[in-house]
Amino acid sequence: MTLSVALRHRFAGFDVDLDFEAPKGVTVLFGPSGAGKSTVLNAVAGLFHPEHARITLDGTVLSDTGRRISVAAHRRRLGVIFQDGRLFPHLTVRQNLRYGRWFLRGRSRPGSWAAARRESDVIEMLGIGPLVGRMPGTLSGGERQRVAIGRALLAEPRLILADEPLSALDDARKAEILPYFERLRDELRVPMLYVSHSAPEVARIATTVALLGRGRLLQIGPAAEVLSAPAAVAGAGREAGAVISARVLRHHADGITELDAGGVALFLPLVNARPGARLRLRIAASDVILARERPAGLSALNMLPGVVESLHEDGNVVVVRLNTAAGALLSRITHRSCSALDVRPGARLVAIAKSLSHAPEDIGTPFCDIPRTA
Ligand SMILES: Nc1ncnc2c1ncn2[C@@H]1O[C@H](COP(=O)(O)OP(=O)(O)OP(=O)(O)O)[C@@H](O)[C@H]1O
Repeated sequence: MTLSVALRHRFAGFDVDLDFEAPKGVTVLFGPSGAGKSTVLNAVAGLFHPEHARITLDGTVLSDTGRRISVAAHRRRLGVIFQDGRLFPHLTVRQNLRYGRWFLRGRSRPGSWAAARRESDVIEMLGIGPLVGRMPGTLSGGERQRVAIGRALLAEPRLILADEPLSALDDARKAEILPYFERLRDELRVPMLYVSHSAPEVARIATTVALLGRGRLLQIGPAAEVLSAPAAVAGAGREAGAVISARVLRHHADGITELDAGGVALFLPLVNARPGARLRLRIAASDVILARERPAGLSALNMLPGVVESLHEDGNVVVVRLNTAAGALLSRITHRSCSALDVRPGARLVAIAKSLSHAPEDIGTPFCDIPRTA
């Protein structure tokens, strides 16, 4: 799947002018409020018609203002998931699930064997069997969002568009729904364009990050590259953090898992993954402190020596970008610490990570019972 987007539009006081290509996997449109993320997503969905647009999916034209082509939204074969679920309130969950399929031609029309099979698979995957007879008004926010994912999937989309699908949910519901998006990415391999302004969410879900600011594309690339870039740091504010890749080495008897990240040993409370599995680690900038030398007698287990690459002012604090063997890390420190440590580009320092969060990186990584070594 390659989605190619080029659009230009002038609103009163704001204009969008950008083009990018989204490769397969999940491409997250990331950036602060008002950057233009929803505008791009709505243009791809066919719900917004920019003055100039050329949007193609695998070479098929969806919009081309130069040739006066604009495929109707319901004929684009896209599954759209909005922040608030947007289920039809007068239809049951099952009728909502089937709604997207009415636009499909051929064997997958409701009633066919293939459609029934597909429907039961999707219902099972999302755990919404007990909900099918209910009306949307009686569902919780998390349940509504799972039904919205199911409806999008059953439309057999060529691409799923998700516009901040978790932002209306509390943290517990977010944690419940995010793994379903990871399953779409890893097991079903449905390509997605996903809008978010939450850095931790992007760190978990994104294959590619397109960083937007004031209607422009600032940067596009793999999550690890873009999330620690200066423009992302500025956009993410307090949530800024880096993503690095690590491999599970072994599980120790005291409940600690040892990882290898570019030759650096990292230690986490027991991770439910087999030795050899690759993990994606997010290290929030506010959880990293800096030292001139590797300190002794410290409870933190994870220390990564590196060289300062750059410094970025962020209000009252400074975000330091450090190159380590494991990848780029960010640290959020005060101006006072910055001068006390004499932090400047080229300085050799040790980053101490107070906490790390992790998610599987490999497609289909088995999370299972794990042998521990003494
Ligand atoms: N129909 C419209 N008329 C006028 N201005 C608009 C319209 N739609 C969007 N805009 C403006 O375009 C800018 C980008 O809006 P958009 O919703 O795409 O941003 P966003 O990055 O998705 O923001 P958020 O994270 O807050 O949803 C905003 O300044 C918005 O006011």
